[in-house]
Amino acid sequence: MKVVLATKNRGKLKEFQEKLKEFEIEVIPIDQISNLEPPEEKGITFCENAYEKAKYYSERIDLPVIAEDSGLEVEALNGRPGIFSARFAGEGATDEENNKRLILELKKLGLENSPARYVSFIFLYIPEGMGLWSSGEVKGKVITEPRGEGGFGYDPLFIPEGYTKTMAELPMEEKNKISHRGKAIEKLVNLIKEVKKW
Ligand SMILES: O=c1nc[nH]c2c1ncn2[C@H]1C[C@H](O)[C@@H](COP(=O)(O)OP(=O)(O)OP(=O)(O)O)O1
Ligand SMILES: [Mg+2]
Repeated sequence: MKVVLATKNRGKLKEFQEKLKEFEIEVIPIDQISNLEPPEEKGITFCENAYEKAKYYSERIDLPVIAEDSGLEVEALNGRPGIFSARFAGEGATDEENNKRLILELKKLGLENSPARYVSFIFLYIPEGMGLWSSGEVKGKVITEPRGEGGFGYDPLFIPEGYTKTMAELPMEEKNKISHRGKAIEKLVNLIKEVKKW
């Protein structure tokens, strides 16, 4: 089975490819199929953004499309950056700029860490069919001293519960076992299997 993934994020793409390989699903990146500009993420929830991204591409290329919207919710920041994680330091911000902003916001509050969680919502949009969605989360804490070279985004600042290493210090295989995205992907695969039984 092959499925198109609508993302411009290389880190996400690699994690989807690696995880879905376990289930013999091949992931084709959207930019191999179309050079459409990504839609604006205007939703107020992860779920809405994932749905809108998947629908946007699926309707235009007439194939089933998976999209994901994810982010980091930090307790000390009342759940921010949340759906704004990718643009925390402004539109088009790099991971490094977003990480700096997070460190600054925590330091402004006099904190060196805070409980936090990563959230992932995935939507599989099927033209003229039913859609499927799943979600996952991983709890942990964020710190103000980045560590590690792996992963992407806020991973150098995120320590999963029960670990001493940051997400960026874990091999991708291990991150995929415990991460918000890994869990959401597993749930989606189970839903696909259910539908295929009909
Ligand atoms: O496992 C993760 N490890 C580190 N950081 C993460 C992770 N998962 C989400 N994040 C952060 C990165 C980005 O700042 C935002 C996602 O934003 P989100 O809009 O879903 O993705 P994106 O704009 O990078 O790519 P796209 O929309 O094309 O899929 O949350
Ligand atoms: Mg995005």
